[in-house]
Amino acid sequence: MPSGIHNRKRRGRPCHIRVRYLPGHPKAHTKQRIVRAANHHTLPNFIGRYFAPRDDPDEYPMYCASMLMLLKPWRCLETDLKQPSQNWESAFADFLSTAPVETKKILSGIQYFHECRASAMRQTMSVEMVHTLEGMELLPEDGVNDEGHEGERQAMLTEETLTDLVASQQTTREEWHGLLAIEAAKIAKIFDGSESDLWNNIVGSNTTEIGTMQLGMHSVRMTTAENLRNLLLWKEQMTEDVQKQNPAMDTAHTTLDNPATHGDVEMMPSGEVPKPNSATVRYLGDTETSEESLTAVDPTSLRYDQFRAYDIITAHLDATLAGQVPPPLRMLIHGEPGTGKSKAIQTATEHFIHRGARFMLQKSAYTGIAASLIDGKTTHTIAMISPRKDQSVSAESKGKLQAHWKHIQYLVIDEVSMISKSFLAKLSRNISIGKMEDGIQTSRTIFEEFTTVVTLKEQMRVTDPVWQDFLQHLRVGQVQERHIAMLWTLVLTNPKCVETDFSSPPWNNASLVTPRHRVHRIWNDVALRKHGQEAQSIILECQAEDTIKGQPLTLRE
Ligand SMILES: Nc1ncnc2c1ncn2[C@@H]1O[C@H](COP(=O)(O)OP(=O)(O)OP(=O)(O)O)[C@@H](O)[C@H]1O
Repeated sequence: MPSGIHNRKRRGRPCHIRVRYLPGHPKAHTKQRIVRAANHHTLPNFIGRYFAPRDDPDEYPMYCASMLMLLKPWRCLETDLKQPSQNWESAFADFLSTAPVETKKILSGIQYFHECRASAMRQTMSVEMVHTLEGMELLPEDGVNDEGHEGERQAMLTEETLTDLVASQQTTREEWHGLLAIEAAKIAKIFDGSESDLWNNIVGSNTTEIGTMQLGMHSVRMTTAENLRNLLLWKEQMTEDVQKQNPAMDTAHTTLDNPATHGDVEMMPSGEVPKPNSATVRYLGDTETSEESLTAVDPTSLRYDQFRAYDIITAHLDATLAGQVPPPLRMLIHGEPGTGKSKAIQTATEHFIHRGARFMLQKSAYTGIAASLIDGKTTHTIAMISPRKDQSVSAESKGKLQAHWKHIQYLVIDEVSMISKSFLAKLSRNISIGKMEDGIQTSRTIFEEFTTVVTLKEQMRVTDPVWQDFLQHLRVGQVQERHIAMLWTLVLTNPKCVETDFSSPPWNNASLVTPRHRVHRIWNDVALRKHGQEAQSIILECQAEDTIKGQPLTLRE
């Protein structure tokens, strides 16, 4: 309650009302608060991101918590904003039911930003669409001369307009990033510039060349019988691999529950048996790329902390398999890069295999590369999360999720730091649907359940002490000036860059890590030609053909 109001008469503007702090406050005897005059306006300046939108169901709990914190008077964050029994949504609904009009106006003002932004985005998108469509050639329907039929003109989609449309979606800026990366690579002598002429130089050693035709910088030659045979084999193997990768999600291939198929022996039609002397199919991934999965080690070779993590997981599995019902294992394995987290996962997987329980384990990571390192699948695939804004799960997807998750009891997510809180909530929601569990948890609840934490400390990959020092500081957000200076010496375009011979090991096998799709595509293209040049191999380029439910896409799709 206000106290200590000053009523002394003074010249000039009347003094603002002053209020003492409550007794017990550390400043109670030395300071006072000034009550602002009725017409005083304070413009709050919020640091950080703007408030969450109120119409996004995934963000709504965050919106309610933020609005309560902003508008409801509180002294103690933990107790004053909501009752322990309430969630943020119901606490906010209670608050709103008695909130004055002024408060509701503030709430509308905050939401106004999101409405303006959504409207601006809609407008930009439709302007871009109009431009793209305007850029398309207008063709008369059925090729009939359209004189006098202006009203019947319509934009016809052709392969060319589609290619133009795709090209128009590439921003020049992204293209520049890619080209500059190649230029930087040429300065560093990673590429010598001859890669673009590669196809002009190759002379097939074991092919019967029928004809060669120059087309720009690439030479095109007629295919040989062997090329064709290889191509068909690759196609076959890729189809097989795709099916092998996705059997569980494809209910047509899920036979676990069909007793009729148990123990069936299927005879292969003799024509389908691969000929022993046919051309071999070898993926680069077998030996030459970083996407090869990590191998397990003998558990006795695990480092002390790795073994602790391994022991916790395997003991839990053993208890489950013994028919006990141990509490769910919510576990985090922390550790700076290179401390062997993935290796521990792979070694624990071996135990699942050894116990005949591999089908109970799902391994996953946010990106395909990270997932392939542990023989897992992407988090989007295992939870059937599409990039669409519409987050509803169709009945068909529910069925597939339930078929997929039916026997899985353990989920391992590698590189979990890539997963945002909102994505984790979506993951949790869809997996709950798959496991047919009620009560969808929100992100915070999920985080709070992870009470078993093992931190790996021994560095297994990085031996360079300077880099190790940098990684340790980076991980806890304490990068120093000396680290920045060190990083600058690694920038290829910096004249003071430490000279590196990229033509000899280990640097001739170094991978480029880039967050930009365009850089990675252009780089891969040039690197592939360099590889072909060195290996004296022909590069066959096959365009992927997308399908929807097994059917080829129509032009409009
Ligand atoms: N116990 C071990 N014995 C032998 N090699 C190991 C062992 N543990 C890890 N390694 C090796 O150390 C390297 C780093 O291991 P790993 O990829 O598992 O680390 P990580 O902590 O998952 O790294 P990141 O966070 O970058 O993914 C790998 O080459 C792995 O084979």
